[in-house]
Amino acid sequence: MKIYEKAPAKINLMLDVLHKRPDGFHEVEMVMTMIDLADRLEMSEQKRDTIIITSQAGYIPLDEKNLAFQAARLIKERYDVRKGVHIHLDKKIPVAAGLAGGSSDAAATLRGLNRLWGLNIPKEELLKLGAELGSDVPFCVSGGTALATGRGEVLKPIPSPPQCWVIVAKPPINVSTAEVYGRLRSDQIQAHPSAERMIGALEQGSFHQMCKELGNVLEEVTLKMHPEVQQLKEGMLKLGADGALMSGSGPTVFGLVSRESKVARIYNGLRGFCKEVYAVRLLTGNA
Ligand SMILES: C[C@](O)(CO)[C@H](O)COP(=O)(O)OP(=O)(O)OC[C@H]1O[C@@H](n2ccc(N)nc2=O)[C@H](O)[C@@H]1O
Ligand SMILES: Nc1ncnc2c1ncn2[C@@H]1O[C@H](COP(=O)(O)OP(=O)(O)OP(=O)(O)O)[C@@H](O)[C@H]1O
Repeated sequence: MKIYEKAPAKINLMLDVLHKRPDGFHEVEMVMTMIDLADRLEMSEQKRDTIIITSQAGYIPLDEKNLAFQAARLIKERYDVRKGVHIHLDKKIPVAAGLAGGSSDAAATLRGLNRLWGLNIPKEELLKLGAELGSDVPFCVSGGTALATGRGEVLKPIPSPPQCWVIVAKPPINVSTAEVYGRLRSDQIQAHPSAERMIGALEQGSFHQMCKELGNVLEEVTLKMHPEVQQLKEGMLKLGADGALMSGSGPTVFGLVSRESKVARIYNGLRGFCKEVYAVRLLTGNA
């Protein structure tokens, strides 16, 4: 048998850090949503009891470092599944971008193997398994739009953003999430974005207010290390995006655009200095 799962990218509409915890993780408040830029996973049963990962993308690990491999191993161990699986990853989400590509592949693997092997694992349990794999994985399991607290694994569903275009641009630099959190001085954050006000904007369905409430405290760390991310954000706004923000720990910057007529101009303008640019829709907005 063969099954397919879609693994969409996430963006953080706001990301605040409250403090560093004794376990080394940071207590966060994030508003997260999904965009229509997705990897596609094909999972097929194997005769031999092994996990095989393949991908058309030449630049991701295919061994136990791959988050889809880790998800498959976890579910096999926890539910004593003595069956093999071949997972093919058709990668479309830029890697190490701040878009949770690997986390979403892991979440799609949990959902997919639950179906392929007929395990009937309840969603709450899949969320817990996800949290063992990474802080972004539970949100990728649940999807939709959510307020994420704790280290990112405590989720509360909130209203979807009003539908709009999302221009996603990834500069050709690598950023380590651990390094960005490591460099953040959480007691010296100048301006905290407000989860409450962002949720208020979503409840009102106000695109304008949502753009005003965009904020990410990790920006000041990544922008200091990589000024080209700042330039990209400024370029996005100059070209006419209604709002722009770095996603997660970066380096990807996304711009929100309400008018379709502006999309081509912004896309083409950014392509001038950035190879990886995508114009997509929100996955969960009201059509
Ligand atoms: C930046 C975000 O992508 C925003 O959604 C997430 O907060 C990070 O999620 P992630 O990549 O799934 O993170 P993990 O794989 O769990 O952790 C990677 C590293 O980031 C740091 N980390 C992550 C999450 C968090 N709340 N506090 C942290 O300090 C830790 O040093 C950790 O070792
Ligand atoms: N399935 C996968 N797809 C992409 N990268 C993977 C995968 N599994 C493991 N990795 C490794 O994880 C690293 C981070 O990749 P990923 O695309 O998940 O980062 P990210 O978008 O910054 O994630 P996040 O936003 O959760 O921090 C890469 O350097 C890659 O080597």
